[in-house]
Amino acid sequence: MARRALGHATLTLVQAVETALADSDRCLLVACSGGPDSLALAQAVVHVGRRRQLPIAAVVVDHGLQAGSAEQAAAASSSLARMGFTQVSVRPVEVIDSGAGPEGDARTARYRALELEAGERGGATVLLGHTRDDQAETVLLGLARGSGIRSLAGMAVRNGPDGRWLRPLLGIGRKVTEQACRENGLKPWQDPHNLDPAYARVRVRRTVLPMLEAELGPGVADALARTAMLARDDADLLDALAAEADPGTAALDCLQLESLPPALRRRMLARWLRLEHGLGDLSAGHLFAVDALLTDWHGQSGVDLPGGVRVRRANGGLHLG
Ligand SMILES: Nc1ncnc2c1ncn2[C@@H]1O[C@H](COP(=O)(O)OP(=O)(O)OP(=O)(O)O)[C@@H](O)[C@H]1O
Repeated sequence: MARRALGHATLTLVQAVETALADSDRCLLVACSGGPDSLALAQAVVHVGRRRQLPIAAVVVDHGLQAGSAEQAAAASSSLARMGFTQVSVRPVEVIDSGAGPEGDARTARYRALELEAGERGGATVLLGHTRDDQAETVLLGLARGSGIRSLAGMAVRNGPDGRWLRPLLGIGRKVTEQACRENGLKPWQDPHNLDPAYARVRVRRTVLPMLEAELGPGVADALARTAMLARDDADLLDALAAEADPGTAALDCLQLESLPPALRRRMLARWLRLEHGLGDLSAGHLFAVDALLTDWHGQSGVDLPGGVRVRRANGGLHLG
């Protein structure tokens, strides 16, 4: 199809994909749920693949969590085939309960399946359909968690092995993906989970963000997405400084840590706990308790952390046991 024949919204998506891809010449693998965002993304990828003469493929993950999920995955697969994808895989996955909640467990299973699919396609670039609205929701949820600027940083446009996970639509609103679906006669699937107020993200999407837009004026989602970008840069810099200051020893020197600014000190503590004991998901409360062994030391015996790990202060150092 000639480029000038594209609708305005479709063209916007095509340009976003082109920009995010830069000069990549890998196979383009679209992760498609059948929802409006990833369906519109898939349509844009068809055009980009044609223009760049790159192989394209799509993968639909069937989480098997709802009745009819296999039929829904098959319907998404048919839509993709009609769009021009000759390579479409449906990957059923087993969602294992890790205690992290059904959304998180489904995400873990999905990303593992996408990684496998990308590997089988020679290290394809994986394109995900997260939009600016998803990013704004992520920032608000991170803000409510109160765990610092990393949780405000939202999702990165590019991450994963060799930067092969791509979210080209992070700067684009959901209205545009919906419009692109209409322009191309696509019939997206509406995930019933996206309407279920049991999920915090759904409440943010359907109640909190519209209220903020109504009370503070339009552009809140845009501002939140910009906040994510700025927070990401700041968090990356602070993490790099903490990595540079890391002595790489099994114990940490209390005097040295006490002299550091709190932002750096707490990052060094988090890094040490992660690298020494694999404690990657510490709550802010746990981190503050360990920090208090430095800033509010009055002989407390130590701090107990998940996994039976204990941090003690002894002989001028912090030790893990
Ligand atoms: N079952 C799935 N199979 C393949 N990819 C998926 C699946 N679910 C989500 N994804 C990918 O992750 C992205 C984000 O999914 P999520 O469900 O969080 O957002 P969404 O805004 O509802 O997206 P969509 O409108 O595409 O469903 C999707 O756009 C898609 O790229």
